[in-house]
Amino acid sequence: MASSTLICDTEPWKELRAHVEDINKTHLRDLMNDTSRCQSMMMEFDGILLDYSRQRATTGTLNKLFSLAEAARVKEKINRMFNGERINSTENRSVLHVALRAPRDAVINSDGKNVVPEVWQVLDKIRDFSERVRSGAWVGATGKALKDVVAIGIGGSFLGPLFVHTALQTEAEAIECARGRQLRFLANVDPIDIARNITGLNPETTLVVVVSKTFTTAETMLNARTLREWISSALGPQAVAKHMVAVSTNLKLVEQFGIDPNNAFAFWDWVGGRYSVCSAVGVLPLSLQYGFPIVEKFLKGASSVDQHFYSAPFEKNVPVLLGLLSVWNVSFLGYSARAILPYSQALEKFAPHIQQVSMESNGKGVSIDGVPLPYETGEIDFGEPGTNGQHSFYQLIHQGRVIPCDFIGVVKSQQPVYLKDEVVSNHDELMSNFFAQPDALAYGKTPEQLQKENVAEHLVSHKTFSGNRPSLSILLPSLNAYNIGQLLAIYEHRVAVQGFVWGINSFDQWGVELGKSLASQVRKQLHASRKKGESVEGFNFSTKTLITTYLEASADVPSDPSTLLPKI
Ligand SMILES: O=P(O)(O)OC[C@H]1O[C@H](O)[C@H](O)[C@@H](O)[C@@H]1O
Repeated sequence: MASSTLICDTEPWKELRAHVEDINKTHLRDLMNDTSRCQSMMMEFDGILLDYSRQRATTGTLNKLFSLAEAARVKEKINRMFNGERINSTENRSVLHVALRAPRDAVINSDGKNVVPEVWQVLDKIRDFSERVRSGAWVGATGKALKDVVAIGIGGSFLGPLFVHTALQTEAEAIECARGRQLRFLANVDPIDIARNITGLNPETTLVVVVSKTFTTAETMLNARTLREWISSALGPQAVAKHMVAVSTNLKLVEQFGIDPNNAFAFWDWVGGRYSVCSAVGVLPLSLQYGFPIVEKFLKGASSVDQHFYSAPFEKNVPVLLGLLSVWNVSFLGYSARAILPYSQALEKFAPHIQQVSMESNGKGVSIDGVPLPYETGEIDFGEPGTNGQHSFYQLIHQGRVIPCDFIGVVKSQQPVYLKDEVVSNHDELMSNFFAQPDALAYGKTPEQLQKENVAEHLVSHKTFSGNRPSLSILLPSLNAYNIGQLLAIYEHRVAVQGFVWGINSFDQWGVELGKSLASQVRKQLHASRKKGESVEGFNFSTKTLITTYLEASADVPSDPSTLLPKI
């Protein structure tokens, strides 16, 4: 396929389009009766069981999807990624988050240079620094050990680390390692987020980690200046050196901010923000909280999936299968959303993280060559842990729109609870729902079944479930640092596969720029109006009215205020 040919013009795409008609004649109720089909749609990798038999697909569909992958040159694109080629062409960058978790002796080149030693240099520095902080060898300005950490960052410099932290928080080994320590995340520029995050913290015992790939993100930098003020107003400006460290690719700006370059932890432009949790972005705050050895296990779990993704044949390749099935659901069956439903409260921040990984990567309107696409890419990802979601939005999933669901379950709970007189353990109760929901979606309930149950005639249509609603199930053996790494890498690579098929650049994010530049115009206006009383100009009627109303109603804000920090 010539690079400017769109995938929708290839034979495999057209064949899949035509194949939709065959699939529309099937119902999951019947497809699920075919045991050999179901058997072929289950696989195991490194302790993880993947069951995609409840997808609206046959083995024939899968074969057509493999042909589509071939037409899209997915294998070649995976190789180019692992070989450090500049596949993020609009930013002229390699995409090498896999190097962040590669074993020490691996060789992964970017521009002819093996990047793995550099990666391990930073990891070793993190191991050393986090051990010094955790042991109390590194102390704050007043000689006290730093037991609490506030990580400031947003987007990719926040969501991944928050997901991993939340997942580890209730894990037995991690709990032991984190005793007496706190890790908090300050992301939003909303001063309420500052108030929430400094409440109960003492600057004397707090370490602030400023996390920003660019070190220019407006929200992060204002929050960083605010916490710098919080520290220096309590302990004096010289305390900043002991209480603030940074993670960035822009070490020059880190130094200009006033953070000692020795306390800066680098990463590289070949790590995309939303793919950066395995760099110092995640590894530093998580190592401060849990110790490096636990975080190393997380990296190993991700690395295991990386090797599998790179080398397993597509028929037995978890991220590839998941990616192709998502393309099938979005581009052929027309399902524009995807629900991520972990049956584990520890994974409550997984869906928010994957929202960025997926939607920022694949929500594009043009091909990698800049050609407007006649088909839509990306999907609307959302999710909540089960069973909470069941009591919230599942109604729509069961009887309203069709939304392919990812059910993620865990065999061994991090926190088992048994009550002597209960029918099952608390985790079995949770998992009963995990096993039941996919069948409820697939099979539904027919009017005939309802009539047999003597349901009143006027309620039959209300109580009917059409079924035939696709889902897939991922069963993890447990939820330790290693498994969390595996899960992360599966989803990262799945998103890449989708982008490779759609022929887009999944690694840039130009769509976030316009809002930023318009906000800067508004910021200038707010400054000019508050400080010099200038009237609101240069906006459309609606925006002008909104800003003017806001300014008039908050005219009591002093035009030259002295520093005010949250009092909570
Ligand atoms: O890490 P930073 O440079 O501060 O960037 C934080 C975030 O900024 C933007 O919103 C980008 O779209 C995100 O991809 C990025 O993760």
